[in-house]
Amino acid sequence: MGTEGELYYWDYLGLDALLASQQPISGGEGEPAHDEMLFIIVHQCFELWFKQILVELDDAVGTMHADTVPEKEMGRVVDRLDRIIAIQRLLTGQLEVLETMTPLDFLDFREQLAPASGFQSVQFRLVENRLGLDPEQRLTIAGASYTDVMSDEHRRMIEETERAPNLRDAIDRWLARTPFLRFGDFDFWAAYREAVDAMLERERAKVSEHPNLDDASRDEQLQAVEESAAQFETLFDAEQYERLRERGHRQLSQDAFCAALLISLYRDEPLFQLPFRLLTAVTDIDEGFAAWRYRHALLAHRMIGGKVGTGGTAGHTYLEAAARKHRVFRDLFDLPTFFVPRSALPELPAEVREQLSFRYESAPA
Ligand code: HEM
Ligand SMILES: N[C@@H](CC(=O)c1ccccc1NC=O)C(=O)O
Repeated sequence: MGTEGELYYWDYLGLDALLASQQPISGGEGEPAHDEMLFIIVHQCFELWFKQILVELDDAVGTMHADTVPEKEMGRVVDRLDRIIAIQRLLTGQLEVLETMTPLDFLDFREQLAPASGFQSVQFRLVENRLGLDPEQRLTIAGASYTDVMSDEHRRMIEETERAPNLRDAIDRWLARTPFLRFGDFDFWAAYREAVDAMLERERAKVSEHPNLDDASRDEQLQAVEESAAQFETLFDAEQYERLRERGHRQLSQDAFCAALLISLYRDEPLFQLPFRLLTAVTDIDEGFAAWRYRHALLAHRMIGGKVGTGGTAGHTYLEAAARKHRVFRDLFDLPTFFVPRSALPELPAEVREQLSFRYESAPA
């Protein structure tokens, strides 16, 4: 304690507890393995940042999950998400510090860690669930649930967040409410479809006329164009879209997906600018976690080679599969499949453009 009654740095930050919380287990009565302190501290930093990510996510979900989201609050939601993105960069960069430990030095204490593993990180699971990772999309290890390795209390906590509001659902509902999905008299989707058909026709012609393609490559590329065309059909056809969704190829509802497409295509319109930033932020977050997962899989590979993990998974091959599969906003990455160049976009009807502009712009001087 510094001067009586005044706030003291050490106490304010709870450093008694924080700095007494690094307890190496290696070495028995003797010296612990030198690198175990680094191993503990790096993990603790991760957990602290996971805590901060949860604070930001809870706030963002709280706002976005409401039945109406006042435009005024959207900027703050984007700020929260941008903060998460900054933290994610830090987390991925932080793995470098741990990589100054060599695999042989890790083995000085690794065997004593089992069966503990990052697989048991409760906060990491809370982040995944708060973001909206679909429980049905999760990889299972020998048929077991990812919560089987947790204490009863932690399992309950995690399973609760599977049912609680999450960012993906909240954004789905918010997108599906976009007022401009239907344009009154103007059949936007028919006009858009014409632009798409024209674009596909250009792509077919480009492949057919390409001077440097052999027959096999040409067939392959034409096939790819036809696959794009088939994907467009799913966009316009509710039943086909639903089937894609059931097979796990889409997560957003059809209305939400179309709204995201509209916002992305017409993002220059003033009223779409903030929604577009929100979509960009959640895309960044999904990419940030995927990048962390791949980076962590590489770290695990170089540290333990082909060994199985202390948490009971296959090790780096499990982590790579999780990086591929455990995605929350994959739909947003698929959106550009459906983009046409600005020059080919249907013009919005004047009254819609008017509604999408800021009031002071259209007010007389
Ligand atoms: C020497 C460094 C590390 C190695 C060798 C390593 C290895 C592994 C392995 C093999 C797994 C799969 C589960 C298992 O069977 O154990 C795993 C999971 C995990 N690790 Fe690490 N890890 C390391 C560092 C870290 C750090 C610094 C964090 C930060 C918190 C972390 C967080 C996680 C998480 C969250 C999982 C679960 C991933 C998922 O299920 O998608 N790991 N780790
Ligand atoms: N799962 C790692 C061990 C490990 O890295 C770890 C062990 C205990 C607590 C956290 C860990 N970090 C990430 O999994 C391994 O199999 O080597």
